[in-house]
Order: sequence, then C-alpha cells, then structure tokens
Amino acid sequence: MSSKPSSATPSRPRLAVKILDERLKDRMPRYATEGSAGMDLHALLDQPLTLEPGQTELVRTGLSIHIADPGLAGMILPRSGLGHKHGIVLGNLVGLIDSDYQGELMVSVWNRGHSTFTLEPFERMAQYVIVPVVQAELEIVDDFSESLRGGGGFGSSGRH
Ligand SMILES: O=c1ccn([C@H]2C[C@H](O)[C@@H](COP(=O)(O)OP(=O)(O)OP(=O)(O)O)O2)c(=O)[nH]1
Ligand SMILES: [Mg+2]
Repeated sequence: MSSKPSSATPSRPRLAVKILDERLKDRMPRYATEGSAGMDLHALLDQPLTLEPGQTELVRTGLSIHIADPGLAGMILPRSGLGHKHGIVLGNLVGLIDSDYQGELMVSVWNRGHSTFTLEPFERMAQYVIVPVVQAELEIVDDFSESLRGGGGFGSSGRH
C-alpha cells in the first residue's frame, strides 16, 4: 500500500473575469505550476514605466475579477524575485480584494530600493492569491474567559 497522500485535484471555484483590454487576452493570470499558490498579474502599460527609488505608481492590470463568494478574498502580493532583487514591492504592502469588488484590479507598485527600476509593458509585477475568509460577529463583553497568554504580546512569550 502506498503511503503517498492522494493527489486528487480539489474542485476549484470559478471566478468571473472581465477583460478590460484586448492585450490581456493572451496574458491571463495562470498558475505556473500545479502547486502554485498565486497567479502572476501583468502590468497593463503602453510604455515602460520608470520608477525612481521611493516612487509609487498605481498600475492597471486590465482585469476585473468578481469573486462574489464572501467566504473568499483576493490578495495581491509581491513577487519574491522583484522584491528581493530589485526592491519592487507594493505601496500598500498587501492588496486585499473584497469579494464584492467589481472594479479593475490595480497594483500599487513601490520601488523601495535604491536604484531606478523600469517596469516593462506586460511584465509580471505581482501575484494574485485567492484565500478563504471567515466573517465574524463582534459580541461586546466585559470580561474574557482566562487564557494562558492573557494580554501578553509583542515578544512576551518565552520570557522567564
Ligand atoms: O492592491 C489593491 C487593493 C485594493 N484594491 C481594490 C479592491 C478592494 O476590494 C478595494 C478596496 O480596497 P481596500 O478596502 O483595501 O481600500 P480602502 O482604502 O479601504 O478603500 P474602500 O473605502 O473603497 O474600501 O480596492 C485593488 O484593486 N488593489
Ligand atoms: Mg476598505
């Protein structure tokens, strides 16, 4: 008997996408490998975009994705290569996309590095990840039932 876990592909949610610019048709975000968590988003630019150190620009993706299910959200995350090698990350650090958002996905591209960087038209600038979300109810109380941590945080654990 094999001890390997089953590799059955779980069913994927189907999300409605509007292509707002024809040029995106052959540059749709996709999972690069079977195990990829994110799909890369391409920069919808007519010409190269030069980002000086410290500069932030909102860049179009040419796509609207309506997630619709409140149990899911989208996240826009930096690509590690661009972030680590070139300092190209996100002006909002992480983009959180609401399930009811129907507008164009926009990427805040921030050059946090020390040299000028040129983003080329349709270059893969960030990645889009779908994550599960739980919406909670906030219930006002006067006291919490006691926990081991209590109010300790910010490096409090493991101190004697
Ligand atoms: O990187 C991002 C972040 C957000 N959005 C879109 C989708 C998201 O659902 C909406 C609102 O984002 P958020 O709630 O983070 O921004 P806000 O400043 O609170 O704006 P709002 O008042 O519209 O919620 O903007 C993007 O396209 N890219
Ligand atoms: Mg908001």
